Amino acid sequence: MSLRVENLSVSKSNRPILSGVSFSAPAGAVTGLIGPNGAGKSTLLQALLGQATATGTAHFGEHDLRHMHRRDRARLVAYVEQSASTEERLTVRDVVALGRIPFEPAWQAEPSPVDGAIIQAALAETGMTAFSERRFSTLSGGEQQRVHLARALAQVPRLLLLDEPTSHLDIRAQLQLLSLLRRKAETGTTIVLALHDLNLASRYCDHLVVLANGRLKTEGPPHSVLTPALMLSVYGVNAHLGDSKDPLRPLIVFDDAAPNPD
Ligand SMILES: Nc1ncnc2c1ncn2[C@@H]1O[C@H](COP(=O)(O)OP(=O)(O)OP(=O)(O)O)[C@@H](O)[C@H]1O
Repeated sequence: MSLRVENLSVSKSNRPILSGVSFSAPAGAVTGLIGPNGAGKSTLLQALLGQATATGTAHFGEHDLRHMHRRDRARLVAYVEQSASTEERLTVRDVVALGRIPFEPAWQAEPSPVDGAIIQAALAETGMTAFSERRFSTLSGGEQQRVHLARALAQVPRLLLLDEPTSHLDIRAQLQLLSLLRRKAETGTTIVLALHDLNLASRYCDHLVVLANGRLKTEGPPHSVLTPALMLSVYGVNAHLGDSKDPLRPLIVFDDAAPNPD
């Protein structure tokens, strides 16, 4: 199923943060949400889940995401926050098991064998099996980020939203995570992630949505979006295209920051 956002606006503290944002995220594809700090990427992801006071619509297939019952939405959509807090004493396996709660009957104390297998698979896919019995609070930032992804995968979502999921990861872990997301998309999961690294966005995303100052600047495939002109107008950076093996996935070479306008 595809995600269709129409005319989404959010204000916080009487200040417009998002203004009339409309875009689509194609089904079974990886959509990258890019834009400078403060552009509104996190706010947009939160608004899709009804967490911010917003106007406008967000439909995933026929589902009205912003007005669904929480439990129904959690059976369809998983969200990996930028910095999620978790109960200090939980083990890694316990945290991942939280992803199964929307599917459990109220009387179930322990995960069922099916849930157990899903939790095990999510730990394995994120390379966290060896950490299963560790307390979550003793993990490094990058390890914690992988556990949060495992928890989201344990929800077996049709739509997976991630807010800068690679921010604490070393380069190998970043490439592994983005490859994993590509594989998930190929099996039908629709993925939307906020990302700062534009060359990783070029390499791993099928579709890009560019936000600037709370507005949609443009959307489209990497080769039509990631141009030197966009780098200058959105990021204020001079750039040129490097030698990319795939013309549909450009390589951006950054030259320098353009001077601030007076
Ligand atoms: N409660 C609030 N009151 C006023 N402004 C807010 C509030 N919360 C967020 N903002 C502002 O909203 C804007 C968008 O924030 P948001 O976190 O969505 O941006 P972002 O694109 O995710 O940024 P980053 O890349 O730095 O994570 C920022 O300018 C931020 O300062």
